[in-house]
Amino acid sequence: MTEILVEAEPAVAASLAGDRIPELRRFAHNLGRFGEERGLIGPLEPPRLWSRHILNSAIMAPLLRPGRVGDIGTGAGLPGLVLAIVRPDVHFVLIEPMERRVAWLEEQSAELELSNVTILRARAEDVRLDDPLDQVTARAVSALRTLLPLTAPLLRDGGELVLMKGASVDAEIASAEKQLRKYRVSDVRVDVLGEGVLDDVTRVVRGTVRARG
Ligand SMILES: C[S@@+](CC[C@H](N)C(=O)[O-])C[C@H]1O[C@@H](n2cnc3c(N)ncnc32)[C@H](O)[C@@H]1O
Repeated sequence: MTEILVEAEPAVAASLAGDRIPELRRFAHNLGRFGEERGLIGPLEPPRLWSRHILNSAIMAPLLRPGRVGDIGTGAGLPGLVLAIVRPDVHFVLIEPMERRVAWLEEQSAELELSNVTILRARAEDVRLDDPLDQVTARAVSALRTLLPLTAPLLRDGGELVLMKGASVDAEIASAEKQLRKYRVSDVRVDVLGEGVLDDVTRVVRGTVRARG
């Protein structure tokens, strides 16, 4: 089995996860050990799981406010389960349609004794919440213009999108102009996190969603 470099970047990990590092390491270990055979991650991922996936997800933690945060298409747990580990003060609703990924998320949240996680097996567009969310995250689910119909309707009036994106984020925002208007997303901006600290920066599109009048 490939070694998982959970000791890499210890100062960064400490600043992001504080006293939750043991739980974060345990999750990284489990994902590295079982992720490939369970079809959760590709064969190249275990050696770079910690620096490229876990810390790149954890770095979003300071953007979250105490309240209810949804993560769409959580898959193996990125970023939703990682954020649930490092932000026990926030309640997370993880929305994922694939049965084996949901089973993994349920097992991991039980093993890590996370009491701040609700897991919904569903496609985001089919979810109807009695209590809308304060913020919604997503990573590697789809381009912004198709991601907006999956995420914005789950937010309360004044709720915030916090969407992880790649280097083509500006082009994605430009081609989502119509959907940004349709879903009344204002104050759209990109935060670049982890510069000079992580191997790869994390780009996050943020925007506030107003209810339709
Ligand atoms: C490429 S994976 C990314 C998983 C994880 N977010 C990550 O960064 O590793 C995309 C995930 O989105 C989920 N997904 C696809 N369409 C979805 C939808 N309509 N609603 C919710 N999740 C969806 C898939 O099942 C899959 O787990």
